[in-house]
Amino acid sequence: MTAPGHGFASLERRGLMFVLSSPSGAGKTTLSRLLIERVAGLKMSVSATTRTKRPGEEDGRDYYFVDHARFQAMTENGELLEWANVFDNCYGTPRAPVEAALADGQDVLFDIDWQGTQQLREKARDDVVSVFILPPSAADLEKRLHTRAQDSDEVIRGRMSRASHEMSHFAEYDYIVINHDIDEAFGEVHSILKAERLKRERRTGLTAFVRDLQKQLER
Ligand SMILES: Nc1nc2c(ncn2[C@@H]2O[C@H](COP(=O)(O)OP(=O)(O)O)[C@@H](O)[C@H]2O)c(=O)[nH]1
Ligand SMILES: Nc1ncnc2c1ncn2[C@@H]1O[C@H](COP(=O)(O)OP(=O)(O)O)[C@@H](O)[C@H]1O
Repeated sequence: MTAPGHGFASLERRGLMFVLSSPSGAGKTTLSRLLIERVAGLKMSVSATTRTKRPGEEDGRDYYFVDHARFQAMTENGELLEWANVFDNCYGTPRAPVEAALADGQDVLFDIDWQGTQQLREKARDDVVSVFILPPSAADLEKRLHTRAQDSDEVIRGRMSRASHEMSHFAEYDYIVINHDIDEAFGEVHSILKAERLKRERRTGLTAFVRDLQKQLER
């Protein structure tokens, strides 16, 4: 596979699965959007979910909104790479688009929870790079959930009480980013991606490239 748009143009590289997780409201959707807008060679994995659509969300862009029967059929037919129950709803990653993107030399970005991250890691440890996003404070987290203004007070209370449990999984992640200032947090997440893309083990074209350099030098 060749991942275009970064590193040395002709060098083959294995695509990676870049995972962002966080307690609800810490900023992973915002960071994911910025990454997709600004970084070449990165494709968003759009999840399927049984939760109801929020104002402003679009089917096929933010999620595939499906009913429970369709979701169950997807799990039974092996259509999902991983799936989990979060806030009493089902969420899962459709397998085919991820496999197609990786085969096409793209990296894939996932906004999934710790349960999904564990499942991806079990399937493809070497190809998963995981980042956990933390809010700067509990007060900021609550403020962000309210300013997003897309959930009822009751749902927000539920998300806050889940946040502590979600955060207990931070140590299972490769990197931790604290989202205080969004530009700074974006810079950090982007740096992680850039460095991971340069990892020797992923750059499958290196042996041939170095051999060619050596040949030129020995001439
Ligand atoms: N395991 C898994 N988790 C997902 C998937 N899609 C979304 N999630 C997680 O489900 C949780 C709830 O997502 P959502 O209802 O959009 O609320 P958000 O936390 O405000 O983004 C978040 O932690 C997401 O990362 C998926 O395909 N698989
Ligand atoms: N660094 C930040 N400073 C202030 N507000 C932020 C920051 N990052 C995200 N937000 C806002 O917080 C709310 C929740 O962010 P979002 O990306 O939807 O979180 P998540 O996907 O983790 O639930 C949104 O209204 C977003 O605009």
